Amino acid sequence: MSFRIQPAAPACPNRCQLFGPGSRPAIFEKMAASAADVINLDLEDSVAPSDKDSARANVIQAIGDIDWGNKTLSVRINGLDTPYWYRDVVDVLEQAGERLDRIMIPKVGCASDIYAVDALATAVETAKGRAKKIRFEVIIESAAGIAHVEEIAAASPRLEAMSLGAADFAASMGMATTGIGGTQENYYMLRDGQKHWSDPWHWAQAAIVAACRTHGVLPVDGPFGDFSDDEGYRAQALRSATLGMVGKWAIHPKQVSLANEVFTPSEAAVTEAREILAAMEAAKAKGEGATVYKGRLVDIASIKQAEVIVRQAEMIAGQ
Ligand SMILES: CC(=O)SCCNC(=O)CCNC(=O)[C@H](O)C(C)(C)COP(=O)(O)OP(=O)(O)OC[C@H]1O[C@@H](n2cnc3c(N)ncnc32)[C@H](O)[C@@H]1OP(=O)(O)O
Ligand SMILES: O=CC(=O)O
Ligand SMILES: [Mg+2]
Repeated sequence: MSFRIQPAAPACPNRCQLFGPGSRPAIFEKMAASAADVINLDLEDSVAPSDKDSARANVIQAIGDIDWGNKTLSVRINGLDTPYWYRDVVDVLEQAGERLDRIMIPKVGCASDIYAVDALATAVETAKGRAKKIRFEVIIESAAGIAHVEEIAAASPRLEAMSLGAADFAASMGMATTGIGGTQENYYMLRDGQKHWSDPWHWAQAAIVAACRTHGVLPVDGPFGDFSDDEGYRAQALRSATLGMVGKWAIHPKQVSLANEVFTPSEAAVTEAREILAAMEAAKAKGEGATVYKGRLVDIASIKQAEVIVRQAEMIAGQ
């Protein structure tokens, strides 16, 4: 282990982030009633340019009017390359109540992008005497974003979560696809005439997880566009969870239960993790650092692996 201890990510459930356009207030109550841990009210790409002002007003109103329960409530502002973002930050922080937890910054390309929003948010909070400091989440969805992912993860103590945005990421990278996430038909290896599909999102996800874990930020998988394909969503989410991500977006309410299922450790996984911890306690009592559990090696590293699962299960149970 480095001399520098790896910081813990925030201990808040983040299994599913349900999105909805700020221009569609009729669904806000349904979002609040969903089983998603995080609600993202969108001012960005699901809102037409002609609706930006009214969507912002809807969102400001809804933050105070709707009972969001114990969910994390987030507003996705417009990108820093647009004329909308500063008004998103200023109006939301000046006019919306303190129920809001996060601002999501899309299309971040470097740490200075976060610095700019941090400076503006800090000025508004101070001017308005807001007691609760707004937290940030970001989307890595450009070539620049992935190239600078580590400095972005380190950019602000406000930063709580980082998502991979597969749609804009694919566009920025020039990837030959219009699919949002999931298996890509042409990304395969051939062996003995058989196709074996590979995962084009894997490297970006792994880079995000490493940056996030280095700096105590929650790594999250972004959208899966084909909301008719439950098995495709589940497969993508399972790969993300295996890599260390803590949750995934839902762009339709039917994806919420799929995310919750995948990112909640199963009873069997928790039981096994607890048994490994017990086996290691027994080993330690005998002065051993390694032992055998169900015919396989477990050692001191296994304690840390098992603790990840137990901690996640306990955090979700205690929410
Ligand atoms: C690439 C990115 O940036 S992704 C993030 C930005 N994108 C978004 O935010 C899009 C979010 N999703 C949506 O806008 C919508 O779900 C759509 C457009 C995909 C589909 O909307 P619809 O055609 O209304 O879907 P559908 O008819 O299947 O809806 C079923 C029910 O769920 C409701 N619903 C639809 N979307 C949502 C949502 N995001 N949250 C909560 N409820 C919703 C509908 O109102 C409907 O309710 P009802 O049964 O009471 O009538
Ligand atoms: O914003 C999300 C994306 O996939 O793009
Ligand atoms: Mg995007």
